[in-house]
Amino acid sequence: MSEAPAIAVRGLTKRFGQRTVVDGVDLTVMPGRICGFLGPNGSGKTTTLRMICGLLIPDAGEGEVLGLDLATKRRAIKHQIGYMTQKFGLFSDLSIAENLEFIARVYRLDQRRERVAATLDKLGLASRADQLAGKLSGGWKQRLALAAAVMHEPKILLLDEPTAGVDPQARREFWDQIHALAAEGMTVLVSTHYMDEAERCHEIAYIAYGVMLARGTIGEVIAASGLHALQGEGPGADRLAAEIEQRPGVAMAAPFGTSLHVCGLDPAALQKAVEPWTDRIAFTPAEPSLEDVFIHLMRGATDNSVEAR
Ligand SMILES: Nc1ncnc2c1ncn2[C@@H]1O[C@H](COP(=O)(O)OP(=O)(O)OP(=O)(O)O)[C@@H](O)[C@H]1O
Repeated sequence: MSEAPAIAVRGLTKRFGQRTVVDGVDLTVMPGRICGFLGPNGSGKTTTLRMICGLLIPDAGEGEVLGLDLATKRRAIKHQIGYMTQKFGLFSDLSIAENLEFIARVYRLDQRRERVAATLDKLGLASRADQLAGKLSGGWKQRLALAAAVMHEPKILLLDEPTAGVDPQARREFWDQIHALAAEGMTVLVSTHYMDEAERCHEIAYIAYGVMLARGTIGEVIAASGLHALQGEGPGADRLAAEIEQRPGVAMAAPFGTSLHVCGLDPAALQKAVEPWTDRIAFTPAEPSLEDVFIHLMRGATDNSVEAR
């Protein structure tokens, strides 16, 4: 028998007033996979995460989380999920260890002392156990928040922009920990705006203004976009973006350092669009980036942030 998905939701919909902020979202994540959840600000990522973990009741849609019915088993689902919110929600005037002890009590965990010690060790926090949470740098705060989210050994971890404002080294360490947790079987759904983080996910889902526009591995999402790209090198190539973007057949153009990156759906039209500059700029085929695809999808989506009438 094939393995059941950890998360399988269909047609998930949430309305606030007249606005549909999540509109018929389907999402399946298999156990032990890391799924990146991307999309412009206000597109419904947090709202979707909150529906999946049972904190928010969908207006429509259905699904199973860890095989439990989302409509009737919200309490049981909540207990098996770790949720790290965007805001640091721990006590600044308690130490790292005290914060974890508090969480252990809230979850009524057994063998609290052992669990706190094991969590401190596992997430590399032991050397700072007595430090006040409020005095930690952004990276250490995130590490503590992650420890608090996984101490009850959830099967699914939902992370809402976990590394916003954290430096690259701390982000890398954070992602190494996420991969270690996934390797042990934890399923991770993580919202992010960072392309390098998207690239560290096994698969990605892209939502714009409530509508799921792309899903799959990075290769699948790029291939499904139908985009083609050219890289232009030569004097002043990086200054041509605005002009080239106006040409027919060009979906977008952007400077990448001293070179120019141009994308479009039709390779022949793209080649024709850059022809006026080929005497001084050498254009060669390039791989469209994930960022190209997301910007292209976002431009084609309808912004629903204005209240419907
Ligand atoms: N409780 C609420 N009442 C009314 N509107 C809400 C509520 N919660 C969220 N919204 C609106 O729903 C939309 C989607 O918000 P959500 O936080 O899910 O987006 P997001 O994709 O997580 O955004 P970001 O990337 O900025 O975190 C936004 O326009 C937001 O203002």
